[in-house]
Amino acid sequence: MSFDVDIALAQGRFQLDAKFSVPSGLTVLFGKSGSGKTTLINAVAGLLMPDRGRVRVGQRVLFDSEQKIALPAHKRRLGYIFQDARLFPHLSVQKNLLYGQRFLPRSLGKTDPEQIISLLGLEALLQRRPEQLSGGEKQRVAIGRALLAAPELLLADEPLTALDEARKLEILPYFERIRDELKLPVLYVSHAVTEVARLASTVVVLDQGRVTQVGSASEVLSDPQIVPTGVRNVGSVITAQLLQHHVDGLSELSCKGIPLFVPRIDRPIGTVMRLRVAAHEIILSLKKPEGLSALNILPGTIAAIHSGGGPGALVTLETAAGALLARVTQRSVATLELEVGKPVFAVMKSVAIAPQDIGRDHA
Ligand SMILES: Nc1ncnc2c1ncn2[C@@H]1O[C@H](COP(=O)(O)OP(=O)(O)OP(=O)(O)O)[C@@H](O)[C@H]1O
Repeated sequence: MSFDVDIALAQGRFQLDAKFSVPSGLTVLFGKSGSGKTTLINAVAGLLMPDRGRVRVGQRVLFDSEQKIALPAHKRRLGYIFQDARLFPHLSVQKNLLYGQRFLPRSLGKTDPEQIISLLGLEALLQRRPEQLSGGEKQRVAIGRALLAAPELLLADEPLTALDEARKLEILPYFERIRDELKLPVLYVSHAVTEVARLASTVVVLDQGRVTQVGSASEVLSDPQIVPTGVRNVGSVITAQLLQHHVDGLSELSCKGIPLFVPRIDRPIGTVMRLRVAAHEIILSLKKPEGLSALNILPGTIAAIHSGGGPGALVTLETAAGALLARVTQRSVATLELEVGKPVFAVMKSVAIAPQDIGRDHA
């Protein structure tokens, strides 16, 4: 089910003029603060009226200024997850979950509560009140409530922002499950590279109210011109299959035949994982290093070198595992005589990939 947006909307001095068309899956709206992400998602939700344009989910037109169609928010069949869970404090988890189903017309098929409760691991929480839940648990209930309203599109506006790092890590796998197990398009607002790397089927980059790029997580996160949070967050996104768990606490992955060792990943053997490798975590070597503590050494060929205004350079390597990015100094580029076509080895410590940057790839 494709999702098409083409809207213009003025808000004070801010002008949103955004157009994109994305396939089904989880689309991350990515951009820095003030780029217009919330304005756009609110226009899709029907909370703000665009000056002109069109919003379509599959064959359903939610808004079309020419045809004079503007469905009210409650008729758009959307689930909305906010930064804060916004649960009803006087209702149990179970009643909060079932709240949205009350308003569904009989003609619409209802989502099975058991399926959503199991998907989000809420079984043990059903009789509790919101005040008896952690922040992460509250947000899981909010996600469940949105899903149980039988939406045709799920909207999530920075749903992890209010949580600490540990709670974010707890919620991310549930969004992976929604992406992979429910055939439901999701529009997810974020300015965090980890969420883009872990979750995005497609990334739509917004800058000053305009769409500047539509692409995969790996395309967007590897381009320093695009990553809104700056060069420190530039990296590559690679996929690899879980091959083995070792007794010393490491998990072994295979990147198209190349072994990669990372701290233990609690997922079954055979799972296809996505990993974000930050460019500044990669060291380049002209010879295959020996006597080094780093466990991951990948041979590759230099495909591009980009130098910015500062002392750094970004080197793109073609490896059997896919494109890898290394951030080195221009001094190293000169000393090692790095140039396009030159074979090199990329060196990476096992612990260089943060646990939050390792997730399941599309099932
Ligand atoms: N009601 C309003 N009236 C005038 N200007 C507004 C209004 N609401 C938002 N804006 C402006 O519109 C621009 C986009 O805001 P928006 O909240 O959509 O950005 P955002 O990308 O979601 O940012 P953040 O990540 O900080 O939430 C900002 O410059 C903001 O100041």
